[in-house]
Amino acid sequence: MTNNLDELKAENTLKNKAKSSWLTSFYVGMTDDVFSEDIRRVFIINLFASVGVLFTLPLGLVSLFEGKLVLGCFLLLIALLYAVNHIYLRRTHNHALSGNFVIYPLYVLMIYLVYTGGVKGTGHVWIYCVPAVSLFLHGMKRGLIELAFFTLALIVTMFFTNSHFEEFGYDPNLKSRILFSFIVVVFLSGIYEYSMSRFNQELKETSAKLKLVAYRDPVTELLNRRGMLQRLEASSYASFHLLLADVDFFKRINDEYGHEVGDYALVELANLIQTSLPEKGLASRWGGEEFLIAVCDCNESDAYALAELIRHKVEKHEFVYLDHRFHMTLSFGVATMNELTSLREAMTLADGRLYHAKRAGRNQTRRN
Ligand SMILES: Nc1nc2c(ncn2[C@@H]2O[C@H](COP(=O)(O)OP(=O)(O)OP(=O)(O)O)[C@@H](O)[C@H]2O)c(=O)[nH]1
Repeated sequence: MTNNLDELKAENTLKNKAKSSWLTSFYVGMTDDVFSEDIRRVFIINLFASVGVLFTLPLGLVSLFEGKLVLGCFLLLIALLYAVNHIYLRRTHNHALSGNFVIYPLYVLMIYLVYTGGVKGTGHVWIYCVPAVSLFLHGMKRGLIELAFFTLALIVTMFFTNSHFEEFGYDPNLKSRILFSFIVVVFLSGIYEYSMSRFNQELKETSAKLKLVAYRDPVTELLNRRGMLQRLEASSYASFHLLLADVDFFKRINDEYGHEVGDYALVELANLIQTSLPEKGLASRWGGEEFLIAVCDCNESDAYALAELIRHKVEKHEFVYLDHRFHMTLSFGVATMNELTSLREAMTLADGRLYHAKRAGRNQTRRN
């Protein structure tokens, strides 16, 4: 049992080390569930903002150097906004507002670039990054609505204003080509975003199913040993009590009535335990006919009293399966995990006390 605890701890330490620091930086530390839409958005906002700074900062400096004061200041302002945005996101995790800080200045910058022509008339070449970012950040519905408005703004800017676009001597057909190719990119980005979100949804469902299989016992539906250890190790409580229960002479039930009846008895026991737990109690199937219960926010006497309550409840309960009627009893070992006793030590103590309860005649609770 203690070996298992060590193995699990070692596995967790390795996993934590494997998380690369740059990835954690883009996820702003929220890496628990990488399939969550929120986490995906945080990641994309950070990635986009970083790439944005890398482009707008040098382009802004070049523009200033070439004497394009407004464009240069605009680009530098956006670089600053994106950098501040990362800090804001890191502190608040508010990706909804942060996403707006990324996308709305981007819309304005793109329309401005198309209107002025940007550096040497190349401003329009940047508009193709808009659809992907918009759909990523705001999803299919809102993203497409915003893109429709952006396309409208693009049409108005190119065809109905005195934009500087004409000054660069382009072919008159270029404007309509820009518009059509932009719509094609919107269409392709929409398909990509749709398939990505479906894939992500399926991945989420599969992950939830796998977690259920990995952390739950299929017979009793209680947490299994791995699930219980994970919960205990993740718990913020500095102290809790462990109640380790083992069914007395369980082998006889299997031998006398068959394995199916044995399974039924385990499910019935799990229900009796589960319905006796206080609000913050956790029950698990620790092994074959062993159950581990953890309770907190109570003293040692309360934990002992709970073990005794469950023991009496089980003792009095009549197990009925088809025409089989029988009784069962439990033996308990109780120990406390606190600042002085680690989880591993408390488990060893509970295990030893359970062993003494068995040796002393079974159907009893030992706390020392
Ligand atoms: N039906 C069923 N039996 C199980 C399951 N897991 C373990 N067992 C049985 O549990 C029994 C445990 O037997 P032992 O370890 O000898 O313990 P015991 O008969 O309860 O005796 P004590 O613990 O000494 O009181 C074995 O017969 C296992 O086959 C299960 O999932 N279903």
